[in-house]
Amino acid sequence: MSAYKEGDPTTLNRLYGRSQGKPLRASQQELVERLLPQIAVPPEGPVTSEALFGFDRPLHFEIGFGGGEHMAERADLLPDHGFIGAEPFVNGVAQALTHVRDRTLANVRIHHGDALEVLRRVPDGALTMVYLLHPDPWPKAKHAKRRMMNDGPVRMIADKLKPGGEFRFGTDHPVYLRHALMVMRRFTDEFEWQVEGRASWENRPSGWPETRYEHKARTVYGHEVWYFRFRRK
Ligand SMILES: C[S@@+](CC[C@H](N)C(=O)[O-])C[C@H]1O[C@@H](n2cnc3c(N)ncnc32)[C@H](O)[C@@H]1O
Repeated sequence: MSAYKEGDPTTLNRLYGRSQGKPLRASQQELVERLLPQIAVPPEGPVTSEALFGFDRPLHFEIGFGGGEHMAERADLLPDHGFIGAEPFVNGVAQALTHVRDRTLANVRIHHGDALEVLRRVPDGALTMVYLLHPDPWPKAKHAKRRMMNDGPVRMIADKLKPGGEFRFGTDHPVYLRHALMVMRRFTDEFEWQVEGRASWENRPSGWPETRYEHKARTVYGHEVWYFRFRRK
């Protein structure tokens, strides 16, 4: 199903945010020109494990991987699983490519662009895990519809996850936190929050590598970070 519904303010229908920062260094530019085409998600067709990796394996999808350190760490931990990451910010893509090269990861595919473009091409029930870590907060109420955590994208995530699959969400932003929990309360038929008291959202679960954004939130800004795991029913 499509994440976007005409006239529905709770869905995303275009990409927001920046796609380029500082000019890439020559070595990064080379990775974007040479390595990215080799591991890019094909521009068309169903996004399946067979199409991407040649055989059936559990599929993970990271929305907005930033510098790609979480995706790379997870892919390294689970070499028999396939990882798809989407990120429109080319500097982040270049950093992720550096991790893929340095760790010789054969199980990562990258989409340089909007995650929802690729997610909608994944067959329903095909994903084992979806990660949404520190999405852009868009804290002003008038920008709430730009948040990734909204009914349209969450509906799509629910459709793409297999029963027993997991949706991981992390944020350090109190406005986004409240908004996200409100959205997730509309999806109690689809998701079961994996929670056993405060420790569940206050402590980073094992197997959840720290992202660069998260590290900065804690160490530079002194923010609390909240972690959520939702199991697909
Ligand atoms: C605050 S950063 C967090 C990055 C990373 N997840 C981390 O925790 O370090 C949010 C990221 O989401 C990306 N983003 C925004 N809209 C997106 C979209 N539609 N699809 C994929 N990524 C998106 C941004 O480019 C940015 O890199």
